[in-house]
Amino acid sequence: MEIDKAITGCDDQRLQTKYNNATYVIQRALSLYSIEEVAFSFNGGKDSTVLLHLLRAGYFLHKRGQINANGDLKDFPIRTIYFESPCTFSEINSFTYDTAATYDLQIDTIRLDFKSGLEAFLKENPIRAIFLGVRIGDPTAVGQEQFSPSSPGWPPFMRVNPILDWSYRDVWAFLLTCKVKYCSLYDQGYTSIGSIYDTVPNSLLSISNSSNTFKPAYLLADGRLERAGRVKKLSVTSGKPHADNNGLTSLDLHKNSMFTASIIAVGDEILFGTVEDQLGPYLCRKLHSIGWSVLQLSVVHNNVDSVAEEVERQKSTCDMVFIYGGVGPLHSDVTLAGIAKAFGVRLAPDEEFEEYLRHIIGDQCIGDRNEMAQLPEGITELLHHDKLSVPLIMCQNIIILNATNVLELEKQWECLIELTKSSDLLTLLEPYVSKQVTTNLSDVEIAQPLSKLCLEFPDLYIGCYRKTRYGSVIVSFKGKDQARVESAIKALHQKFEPGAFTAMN
Ligand SMILES: Cc1cc2nc3c(=O)[nH]c(=O)nc-3n(C[C@H](O)[C@H](O)[C@H](O)COP(=O)(O)O)c2cc1C
Ligand SMILES: Nc1ncnc2c1ncn2[C@@H]1O[C@H](COP(=O)(O)OP(=O)(O)OP(=O)(O)O)[C@@H](O)[C@H]1O
Ligand SMILES: [Mg+2]
Repeated sequence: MEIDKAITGCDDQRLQTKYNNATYVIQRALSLYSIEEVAFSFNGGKDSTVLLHLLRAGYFLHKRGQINANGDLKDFPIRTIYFESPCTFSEINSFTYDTAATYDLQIDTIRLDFKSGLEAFLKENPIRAIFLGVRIGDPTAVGQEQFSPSSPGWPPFMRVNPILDWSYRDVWAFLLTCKVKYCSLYDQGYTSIGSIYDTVPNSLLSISNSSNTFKPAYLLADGRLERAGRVKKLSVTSGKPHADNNGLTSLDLHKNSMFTASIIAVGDEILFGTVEDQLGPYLCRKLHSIGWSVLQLSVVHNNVDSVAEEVERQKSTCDMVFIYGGVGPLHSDVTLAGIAKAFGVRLAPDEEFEEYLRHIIGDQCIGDRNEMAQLPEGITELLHHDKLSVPLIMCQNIIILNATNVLELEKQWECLIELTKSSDLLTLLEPYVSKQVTTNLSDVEIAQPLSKLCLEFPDLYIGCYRKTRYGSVIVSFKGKDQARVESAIKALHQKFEPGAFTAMN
């Protein structure tokens, strides 16, 4: 069988391991379900093309011994379903049908949406499991395993994902090693293909001196950017609005916007009082300096559930959550596990991160797997910066900082800000204007006029604090508009005898 020969004969050990695992999953599925009970969801995309050939190989291995002497597998008895839509690229459509003809696929074309189409198809056919070319990193892969029952509300069947753990690089290594045909759009710079309305060639592959010539998809160096050719829907859900086409910068667009962050420190020692948290206050100052509001700074125990509960609460109320402490290989380093739990995903080895760690810790890790390289699956992005020996980890809107002191944090913060300039990671807002005045009047004397002042200036933050119980009171004013801050201070002066308040800064 040519696929099996190509892979077993190549010298790419990683690809061989991926191939062995995927064909193993396929063979297990073929042992669990009869051939009439399985279907292959094929759409002519690169991932489903990989899966087609893996299914051919897996079926061959499953049936080995019963095959004719030369080992050629003419038959591909797995029922194939294709959801055809008027929004499909014509190249994808013709590749799908040409491939079906080449490999004798029994193809059923469904012209309904996925859910209704599957409901109708499963009524007519005794299907119990469907093979899909879903990979970790696909938006729909979150929470899925190699065998995942269909979701509630969907007809019941098992989703079988043999290439769930394959990277972009693995997909291309397989297609090129096996020398199989793939859709021509991938040679024109398309790296992931959706509908004609939401897919363009990946600009990272554009050839610099030509506006519409692109390099082939297999040359994309960073597979995490394979969906960069998908047209983005404007959304601000993760605190990352996109710059618009008129060249407006984030700052122009978000001068008056409000972005909120929360900070979570993970550390039993802080809660025991053994160490004092200095990173939280530092982050508050830094976030404030870029015009963000910090809604909460909390400290939790080094315990998976404590981290998970806090992350779950904060991730939906804030634009960005910063978390530090509990990152590393020790028993108490549970931050990543807590984040994974909050998102309902598992921790899985991340090869790219492992490579960075290997540079730093060399072969010191015990066993064949570096536990520190296990990251929340499907939701993780690595934030690279030349000045950082290990990239920062971002899981959706959670940024994990591994700094252990203010100096290290300072460096990581600077890198985040530099990254922001090229990628809209954190939106830089108009900074806050802050003024403080002090008085020797008593709390009782100033309480009522100050309450009134707050009502008159609802757009400002007006707060009071004192450094000693009986000394002077400090009143602080914060806002984004200098003139408003000045007016509020003037209004305060007018409510009291001249000289009752003195400016501090
Ligand atoms: C065979 C098949 C089975 C699917 N099963 C599920 C499912 O169980 N749960 C679910 O939420 N989506 C399911 N989907 C839908 C996909 O997860 C996802 O919504 C779809 O691929 C996204 O396509 P879009 O980007 O064109 O919207 C299924 C899709 C196919 C083709
Ligand atoms: N229209 C469709 N018909 C049948 N199966 C589909 C369809 N769309 C998606 N699928 C299934 O979902 C899987 C994941 O789709 P996805 O678009 O991520 O991958 P792909 O199309 O194979 O490759 P690419 O990422 O390059 O578009 C496919 O491999 C296929 O199994
Ligand atoms: Mg696709």
